[in-house]
Amino acid sequence: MLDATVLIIDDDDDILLSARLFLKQQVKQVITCKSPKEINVLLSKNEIDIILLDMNYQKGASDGREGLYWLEHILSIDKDYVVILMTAFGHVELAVKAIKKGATDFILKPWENEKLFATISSASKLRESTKKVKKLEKIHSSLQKDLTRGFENIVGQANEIKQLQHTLLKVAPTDANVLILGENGTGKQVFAYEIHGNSHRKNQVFMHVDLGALNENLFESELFGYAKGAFTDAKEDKPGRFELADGGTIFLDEIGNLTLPLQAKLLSVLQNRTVTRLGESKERRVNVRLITATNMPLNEMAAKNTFRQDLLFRINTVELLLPALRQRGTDILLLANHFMQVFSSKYHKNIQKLSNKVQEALLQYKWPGNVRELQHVLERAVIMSDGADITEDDLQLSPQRYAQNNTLPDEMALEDMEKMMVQKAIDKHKGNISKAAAELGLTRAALYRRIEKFGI
Ligand SMILES: Nc1ncnc2c1ncn2[C@@H]1O[C@H](COP(=O)(O)OP(=O)(O)OP(=O)(O)O)[C@@H](O)[C@H]1O
Repeated sequence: MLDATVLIIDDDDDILLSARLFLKQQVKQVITCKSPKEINVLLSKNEIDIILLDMNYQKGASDGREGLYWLEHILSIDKDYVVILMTAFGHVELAVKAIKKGATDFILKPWENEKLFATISSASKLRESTKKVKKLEKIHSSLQKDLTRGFENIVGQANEIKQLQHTLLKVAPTDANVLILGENGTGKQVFAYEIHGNSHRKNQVFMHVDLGALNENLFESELFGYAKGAFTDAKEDKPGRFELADGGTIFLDEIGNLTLPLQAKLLSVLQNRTVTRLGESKERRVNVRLITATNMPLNEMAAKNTFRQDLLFRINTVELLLPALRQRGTDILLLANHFMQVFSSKYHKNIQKLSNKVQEALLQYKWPGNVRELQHVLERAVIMSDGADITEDDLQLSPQRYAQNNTLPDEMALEDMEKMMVQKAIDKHKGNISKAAAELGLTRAALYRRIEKFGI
């Protein structure tokens, strides 16, 4: 039995009766009615899946005009209704016209029950998949909203930021490849999203891929996908991130971290605009807008041959260099006020302002972690604050923190310096203990001992 509700509209009682008797055994529910004028009420009261609609109602009419009128009416209520027209033999031209107007199928009267069932059954499958697609579209759009909710608008009035925003608005609609350079936490992802949001792809996917997190093994399967059986764990076919981003924007973050062999693989995809899933030979076309970002000096790396010059040419049609926060003057205060408001409302506090001393401290600090660090500092300060102001104590900017930009105060203790060096090396290598240890000239075990000792 089909899980569908069928509405039959025909002015002939005999037809209604025989259709009802037959379909009652085949589908979940059958509703019949003699006049199409009842359509509005019936559609609003019942969840109808399939409508069987006669073409003629007035006595003697045979041109099917009424049927076409009601067909259009039903589809104007919801274009996804599945309408099957019933027409007499010899009126096939009329049926073709109806299909052009959006009917799903037609059936000739008098029908054979088998033929009617086959028509209803394929209509029901169509209806189910339309419903599924609608549901998925809803999920997709709400996920999309959730994803975008996390993104901030670009806050900033400094000349460099205004200039960057100006360039961004020019570049965004063009589909040009954009490379965003800047220290950690300067807002590269925010800018990438803003480009997407101002492009004609804004209602499509924005796919963020952290290349730094993909090792050699994962790179191809994540980015290009794989076919079932391509490797032991490949239990089913899986599209890669490029395919999933088709029609939208792909944002490849930390591109400077790619090894030379992986750079070659990426370059070939960008050149051909096709991907081949692991374990397959079929080339699949992908239409994506490419944005890349890194905190590494790609131009210098290209000069030293650690980054492919040809790949750099591909990705840097337009280059945006985001200034460090310490170079943005009073934007520091603008951003601090912005985060103060965001977190005051998040933590249900009524914090009005940053005291003068706090403003001074914020302007003096060097912000090695840039906007991300400022955001964290303000979040913690809002949580710690007891009154209507944020005080210097709430900020918890320790002397070592002031010193992080290589300006060491004379009175700094040896132990503090050691802690700072360890922290810097770990930050620089994004928590990669082996690399941090190598830079400090320590063994991994010795570095772990220090991490424990300093509570890092
Ligand atoms: N101009 C800005 N206005 C408002 N918020 C910002 C701005 N720039 C950055 N942020 C916020 O700061 C945080 C860090 O930004 P983002 O993740 O874009 O930096 P990033 O340069 O991509 O960092 P990383 O190099 O570590 O990946 C985010 O929470 C972001 O919302």
